[in-house]
Amino acid sequence: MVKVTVCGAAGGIGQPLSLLLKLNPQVSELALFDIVNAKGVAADLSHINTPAIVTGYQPANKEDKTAIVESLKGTDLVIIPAGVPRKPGMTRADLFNINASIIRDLVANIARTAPNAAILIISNPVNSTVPIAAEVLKKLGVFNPKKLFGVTTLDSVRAETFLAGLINVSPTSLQGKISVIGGHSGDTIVPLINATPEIARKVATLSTDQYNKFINRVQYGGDEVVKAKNGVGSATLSMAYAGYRFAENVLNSLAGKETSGSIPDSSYVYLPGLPGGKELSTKYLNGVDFFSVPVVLEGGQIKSFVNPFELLKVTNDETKLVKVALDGLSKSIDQGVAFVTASKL
Ligand SMILES: NC(=O)c1ccc[n+]([C@@H]2O[C@H](COP(=O)([O-])OP(=O)(O)OC[C@H]3O[C@@H](n4cnc5c(N)ncnc54)[C@H](O)[C@@H]3O)[C@@H](O)[C@H]2O)c1
Ligand SMILES: O=C(O)C[C@H](O)C(=O)O
Repeated sequence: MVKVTVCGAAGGIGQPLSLLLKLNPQVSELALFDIVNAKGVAADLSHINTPAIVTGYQPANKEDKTAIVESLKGTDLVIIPAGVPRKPGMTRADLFNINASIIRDLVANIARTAPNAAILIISNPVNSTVPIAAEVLKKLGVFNPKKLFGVTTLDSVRAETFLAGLINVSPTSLQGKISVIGGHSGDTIVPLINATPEIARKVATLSTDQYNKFINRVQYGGDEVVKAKNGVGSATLSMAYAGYRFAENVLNSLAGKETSGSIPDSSYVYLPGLPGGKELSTKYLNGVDFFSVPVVLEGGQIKSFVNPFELLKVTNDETKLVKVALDGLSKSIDQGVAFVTASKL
């Protein structure tokens, strides 16, 4: 019996993500929360002949807290794609002003109603929204770093797809063989593609120009979609797939299945709260505390992480990318933390 709550369920990501969750036989209850149209999406999905009971919750007005509380009661997993997406010309950081308070308030409700739930944050800027969530949970005394996940899976999905085209392998075959670490925005995104000898051999045949273009395309893949959608939004379908892929990892771990793949999917997490995480941050990351690393899950939470610098054969080029990423990350993390420090919960 697993209850999953999606906050922002009626949005561009929320709807297809909820559809994928409805198809998962492990989900017994799917609660859809949004400030608009949650009941409509729930009614629609509820006709699908899979076991999950789908319910929709939307507030009657701005003061109404019943809907969010009811959607969260007894939930095991909360996935948050609530908030505004980018338009052409914007960076993810430009979304901070609106999305920071949405995440703060949703996470405060989770802390009060479902403090033991695993939380997956999709809303941008992920580099700041996850620190915001962590600070809210800390302030309310229920922070479990093993259960707070920034969803960066779309970066891995893109890296697998784009690299496959260059080295002529099936994109699916690259899952678990390459990795993406760092953050989720431009040059904070760091693809690692030399961990397995078989792929490293093929990567060695790429020219410097091909390698640089590949890195740039993974780092700025989001912009490609924002530009193509031309004002209508950002990645929704590929994100729903990616978000589901990570949610499925959590659901599988809740069902007692071991994390699969030689390199597990990464997530943007609070390292000092994980065994060995403070050492990773101090030794390799200049003290940056939030970073996306491959995570091994057990029972719906992080059991351990893969230390990229000791286990994934990080090259000199990749080390340079990490250095650049740390700069951007520390600013975004500080901004998120300061926002919650100044907030009344
Ligand atoms: N992590 C990633 O890789 C990734 C990828 C793509 C998009 N995103 C981000 O995900 C977010 C959502 O994108 P989208 O395309 O689905 O946007 P969207 O506008 O289509 O949907 C957002 C939904 O959130 C709802 N919402 C707004 N405020 C809310 C609140 N307080 N509580 C509950 N619901 C609320 C809206 O009503 C809407 O239905 C954006 O911030 C976007 O930048 C992240
Ligand atoms: O680019 C965006 O704003 C959305 C998302 O973060 C993405 O990577 O596609």
